[in-house]
Amino acid sequence: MRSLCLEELCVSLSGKSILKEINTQFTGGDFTSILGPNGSGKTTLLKAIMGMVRSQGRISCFENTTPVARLESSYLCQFIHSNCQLTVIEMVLLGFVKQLSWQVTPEQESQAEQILSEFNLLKIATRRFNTLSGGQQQLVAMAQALVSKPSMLLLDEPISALDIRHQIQVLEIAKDYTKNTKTITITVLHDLSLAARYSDKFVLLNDGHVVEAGSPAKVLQPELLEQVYQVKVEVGYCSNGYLHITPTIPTDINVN
Ligand SMILES: Nc1ncnc2c1ncn2[C@@H]1O[C@H](COP(=O)(O)OP(=O)(O)OP(=O)(O)O)[C@@H](O)[C@H]1O
Repeated sequence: MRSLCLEELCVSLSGKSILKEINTQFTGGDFTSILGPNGSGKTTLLKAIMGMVRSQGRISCFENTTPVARLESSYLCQFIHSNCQLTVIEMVLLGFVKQLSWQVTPEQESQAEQILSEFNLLKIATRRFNTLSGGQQQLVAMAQALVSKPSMLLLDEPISALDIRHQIQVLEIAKDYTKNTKTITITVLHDLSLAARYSDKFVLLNDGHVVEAGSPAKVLQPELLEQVYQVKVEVGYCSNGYLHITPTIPTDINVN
């Protein structure tokens, strides 16, 4: 079993405290969603785990109970729009960047084709990335994140540009991958209902603090959500058993 442990994690940017004493743990095989309002520190948390921003406190990785320097990880950033001239298959091969030498091996090429096929993207494999729609670019970025079979997968709003069918496709693929490979998957999502359907665990942030962590049912309490998001919500179950969260119109939103 692999795990990632954050202890007293703090991040300051431009002299401002952004993450404040985060203590939490992520376990291999669990699909965890980081939730919280805009500006609460979700992206900063993923970047701190990736070592892309300087942090204080402790970030420790374990394989079984043995501490390891780091886990092989993939990071899908929030904004993937790019004017990149590479083709779709070349973009996916970039997911092997840490293992590439002067050439791409037949095995890497075949793995790239396989992941493109899983996302139904083989038919556009030779298209230039900068000619794709926003949603197609997001699917290609997702294929790039998975192609190297990482043991830690960090996804920052991976479905923000996708229609409902593709949202489900991406979350199904990510969840299956997490379960089958015992990967640590940490995803930032704004859609609380979809997050509840796919997540084993939630970490709810507000103003750089963890305000609650645990199962979706534990975190999705109307009073807690109202306190954090400043909007009343109804939490219920659909006829198919999925939790769903419906916000009401806040009285302080002036649409005139
Ligand atoms: N480089 C930076 N310098 C200064 N402040 C920053 C920097 N990057 C982010 N911040 C601030 O840190 C806070 C947290 O930002 P972050 O991007 O982590 O939020 P988020 O929860 O991911 O938000 P969103 O849901 O809007 O994507 C925000 O107030 C943001 O303005």
